[in-house]
Amino acid sequence: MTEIDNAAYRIEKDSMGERQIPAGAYYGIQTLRATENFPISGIKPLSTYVDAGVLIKKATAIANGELGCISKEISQAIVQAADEVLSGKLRDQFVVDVYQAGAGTSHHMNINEVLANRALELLGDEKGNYKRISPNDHVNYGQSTNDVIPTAIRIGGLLALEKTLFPALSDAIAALDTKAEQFQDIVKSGRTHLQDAVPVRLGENFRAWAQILADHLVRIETASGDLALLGLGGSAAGTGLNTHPQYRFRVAEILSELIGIPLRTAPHLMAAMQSMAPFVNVSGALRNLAQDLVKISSDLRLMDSGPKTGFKEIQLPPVQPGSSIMPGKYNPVMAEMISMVCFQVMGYDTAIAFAAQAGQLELNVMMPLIAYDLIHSIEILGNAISALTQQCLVGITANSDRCLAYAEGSLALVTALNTHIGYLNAAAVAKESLETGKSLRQIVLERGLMSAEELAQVLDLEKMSAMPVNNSD
Ligand SMILES: N[C@@H](CC(=O)O)C(=O)O
Repeated sequence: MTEIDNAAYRIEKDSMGERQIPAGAYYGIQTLRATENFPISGIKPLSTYVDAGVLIKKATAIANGELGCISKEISQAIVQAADEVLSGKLRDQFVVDVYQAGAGTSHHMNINEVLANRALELLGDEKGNYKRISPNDHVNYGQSTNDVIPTAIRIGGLLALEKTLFPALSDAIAALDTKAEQFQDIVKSGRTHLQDAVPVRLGENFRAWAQILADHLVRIETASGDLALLGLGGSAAGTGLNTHPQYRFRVAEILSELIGIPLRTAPHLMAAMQSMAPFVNVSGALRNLAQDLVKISSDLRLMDSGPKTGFKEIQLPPVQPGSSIMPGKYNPVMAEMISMVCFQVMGYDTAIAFAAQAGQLELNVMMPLIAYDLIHSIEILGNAISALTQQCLVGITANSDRCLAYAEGSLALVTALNTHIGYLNAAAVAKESLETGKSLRQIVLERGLMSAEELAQVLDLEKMSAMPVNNSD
């Protein structure tokens, strides 16, 4: 933590005048003005987004140093300052609310100021004495909010995906696959329209969920490919004014090395800066995942419902007492939690869609909202899926007797008789069974529709619930 002595100030000056800055602060006058202008949510920039911006500044300092645009000494000092922030230092200096100046200029200047002041200190100069290293002239050399921020959203998105969502999804898929194996032989009633349907295997329910998540993983990975094309180097309007001709290529190479993900400069910088389509694409893929996760969490809650008055075909692990008043009650809290996270992700996706279409001419100024909503979506989804896997999926047990009893009692078993006695006869059998409580078997025999042997062969729950042989090929 940085110690700020509020009793001591330094004076900083910008194009609007002079202000007192707390002497210990690494941010400067533009950040101070932004904190005063935007007391909106109290939510500070996500740490992954700060990392992304600082990684960009490190890469641009290296590239500009190599290309002779800033001195080697200044380049190295900025890189060292960036490394300190990336290692976790000075994190309390990123203080501008997420709802802030359009395009993200305030957060961007916050980064420029913190790095400039720390780099000055490393060279033995005073914070705020920007003669040798200026936030605008050196840390921001050849850059603009307008190319840095869309790049920071790309890098932040990629980092968050790699760190949280991709591993979380892979673990959830593995956990569901394990349960699918474990429950493969358990026959249960299918339900469509929430009414009795033909029998299925509990294991196949879990296999289907694993496949659904695996398909979403591919969709999100594919969408994230769009994030690897950078508009960095376009500076203010996509023309690259004030940049070295080699800079945009070199900076993309350096950033790739820094994050370990291949990145390229976009074929048209202006297009890459103006269009928010890559973010909409990733957010849309997240929404798509969220929608299926809500369905899966709802299925888990239904199948676990009870214990006395519901299905109770499966038991989710009890992880905490459920009720403040009803003793002995355990609720499916992990599944409830993930649904709420998914609703938030869908809300963010809607907000991102509004923001994405609000660009005008050379810039989309709504980027701060897109940055927060997209990266937060990825992170909360990743964290929620991890928590669900650890606290719920891996510990699910099955109530095979209950499953079988429902399967045996399901009127929809008559479906298997269709090809033998015809749909109308089968419907009459089902109706009589429901009215009289007699078993389907008894009624078929009483009506002389099939022989006992034939019936035993057809009403074989194992066979009826088996998946087609080549299903998982
Ligand atoms: N967003 C600013 C540019 C910048 O901050 O670099 C503008 O276009 O006015």
